[in-house]
Amino acid sequence: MTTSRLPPSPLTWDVFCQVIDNFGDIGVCWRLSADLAARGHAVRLWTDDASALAWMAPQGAAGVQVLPWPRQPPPSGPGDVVVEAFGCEIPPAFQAAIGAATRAAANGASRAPLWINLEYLSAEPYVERSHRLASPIFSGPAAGCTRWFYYPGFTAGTGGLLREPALAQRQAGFDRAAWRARHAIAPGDCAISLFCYEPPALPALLDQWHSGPATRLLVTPGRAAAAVRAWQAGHNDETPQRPQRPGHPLSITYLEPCPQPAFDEMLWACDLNCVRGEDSLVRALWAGQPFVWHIYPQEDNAHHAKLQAFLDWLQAPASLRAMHAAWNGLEPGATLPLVDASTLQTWRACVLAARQRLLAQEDLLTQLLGFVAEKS
Ligand SMILES: Cc1cn([C@H]2C[C@H](O)[C@@H](COP(=O)(O)OP(=O)(O)O[C@H]3O[C@@H](C)[C@H](O)[C@@H](O)[C@H]3O)O2)c(=O)[nH]c1=O
Repeated sequence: MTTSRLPPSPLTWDVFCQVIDNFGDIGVCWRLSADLAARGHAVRLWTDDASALAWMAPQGAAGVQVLPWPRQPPPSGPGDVVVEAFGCEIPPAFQAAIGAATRAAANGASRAPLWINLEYLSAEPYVERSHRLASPIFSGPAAGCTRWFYYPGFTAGTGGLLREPALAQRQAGFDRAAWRARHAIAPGDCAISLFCYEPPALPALLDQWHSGPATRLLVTPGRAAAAVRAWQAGHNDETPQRPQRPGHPLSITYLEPCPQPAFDEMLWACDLNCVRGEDSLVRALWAGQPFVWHIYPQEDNAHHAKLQAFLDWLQAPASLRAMHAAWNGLEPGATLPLVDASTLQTWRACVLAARQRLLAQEDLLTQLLGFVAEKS
């Protein structure tokens, strides 16, 4: 593990988050902001859509101010560090204020804001090449400033993954048996969490579980719930409620949206986690339980290479690769492997080994603080 020189604390951070769709943009920005605040920094989280925080983070966090997308910078000017998440374009007046603060700092009286572009997570090779690159700005309101590209990732040459320092302690203190009892998961049942878009292989997998050993499916609200309901409705020879009958191999529970800490606990408690997007993938890795990733689909199928790169990094066994190919519809008609106890055991060993490799690296925020110290 490398050690980084930390900048003086506390710093003021402006984190910008535009919500494109789904919950990953605000989910990642919230985790970053809350972790910064927990480490003593002051955070202004500027977002065009804070609605999901009502259920994702109803508790808020001391030190994080959630603010609407700004037309103007605050009277005090930009913070010490400005983070543009996922290439969102910060408002021109704010950019101009960064430009003015940077010029003022040139005479040595103050410190120029450090401008970070926090990118999407990928295991592809371009990440190591692009991480920490400077992007000088030649025109517009922030001409003369520099943006720095910061790439999360899975290897030592990247910015790492978000992992708050308290996570290990929270996990160590987690009572898995009590959680499962509270959720009426019978001993010996296989508990599966489902957070996905519309995986092409979902109906086939539900059919498999429908006639397999006792399985408890915990379905998150929104697209996952709609996809499972569509499958239930398609079982015309049975009443839609039949899978929920006591004693039936497959029992389905539809969940309410829950705060991030409770979402994490669900991943720790289940025997298989179906996750999606970016943030829940990272949390599934920290959970150390078998998981299947529904990658965010891109129009030009750019997600295919992204998924393969991730599976390569994961050192996924053949059955887990086959599962991902079918789940994500990479190959039409791909056969779904049998997801039984022995398959899950193989997947668990793979995930635990990957988790161990990741734990040997510094987390994203520790690395980012080191970067800020280096550039300040
Ligand atoms: C279902 C549920 C989710 N969550 C949180 C966990 C995560 O922080 C967040 C979900 O984010 P993700 O896992 O990233 O999946 P997502 O599909 O919602 O988000 C995606 O959005 C796209 C726009 C991005 O391009 C993708 O990369 C990805 O981030 O919601 C809860 O806190 N409680 C819940 O009940």
